[in-house]
Amino acid sequence: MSREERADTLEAEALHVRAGSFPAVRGVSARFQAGQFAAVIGPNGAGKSTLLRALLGLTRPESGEVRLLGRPLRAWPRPERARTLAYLAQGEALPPDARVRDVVALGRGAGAWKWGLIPTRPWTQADEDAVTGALTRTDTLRFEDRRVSELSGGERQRVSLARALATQPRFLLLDEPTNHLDLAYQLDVIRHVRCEAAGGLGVVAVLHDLGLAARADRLLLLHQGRVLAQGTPEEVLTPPHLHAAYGLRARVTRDAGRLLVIPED
Ligand SMILES: Nc1ncnc2c1ncn2[C@@H]1O[C@H](COP(=O)(O)OP(=O)(O)OP(=O)(O)O)[C@@H](O)[C@H]1O
Repeated sequence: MSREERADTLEAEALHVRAGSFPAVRGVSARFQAGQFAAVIGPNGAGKSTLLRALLGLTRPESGEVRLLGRPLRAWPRPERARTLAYLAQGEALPPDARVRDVVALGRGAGAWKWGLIPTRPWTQADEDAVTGALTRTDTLRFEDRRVSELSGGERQRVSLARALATQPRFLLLDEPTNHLDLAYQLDVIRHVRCEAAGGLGVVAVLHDLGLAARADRLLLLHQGRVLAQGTPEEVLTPPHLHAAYGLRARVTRDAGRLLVIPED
């Protein structure tokens, strides 16, 4: 891989990460590419969230390294890192009384000074445009004046996505972004992140639903903290892999070009 290509990657190399005292990630090497939608899958406790937190720099690895755009993550100044890597945490709680546009503006640091999170800085037209762009792309502009408490769970998730996109990151990491959403909203989230990846963003999402994960460009299958398989959905979602990871007998088939995983009782 050339230096130029490597500059568009988020990489884990021989990563070992503890969650508390538990060795949750054990020697994971993976490369995520800008412009691709990657899903991290695996059974409960496989180490997915721990890996995501290490990729974000929220957890320090015991050994191994995370490299963002070819540079070790620990060498990045924190503000620059926060602008390059955006995170949508599992079950993100939004301030209920805040208006949608103000929540999305948090992605640009607006209001964060109130809580002493970052020093204040002048608000610019570029900030305003980034907020409007993120609202537009997530279909939330039409209710930008509504309060968070007036939104459905699916609408709130889109606002969280807009907040993350307003940062204009190179990579967006999402932890179970479709949790607690109905089927239509699950597909809606996936459609939006696919579209962002097609526009050049690197997307890494922890997903439990294998049907949704099959819509990703690349999959990373974890099992007991290790990589069991990685590659295209066709390469990863095979009956032997599913049996090894989930202890599940399943048929994998195609319908209208889509990969379907059908568990057998
Ligand atoms: N603070 C902690 N102390 C001890 N063990 C922990 C801690 N946090 C996580 N673990 C363990 O580390 C392992 C990996 O956890 P992690 O949350 O990364 O898995 P996951 O694949 O995201 O799981 P899930 O799909 O259930 O969310 C699990 O066995 C979990 O019990």
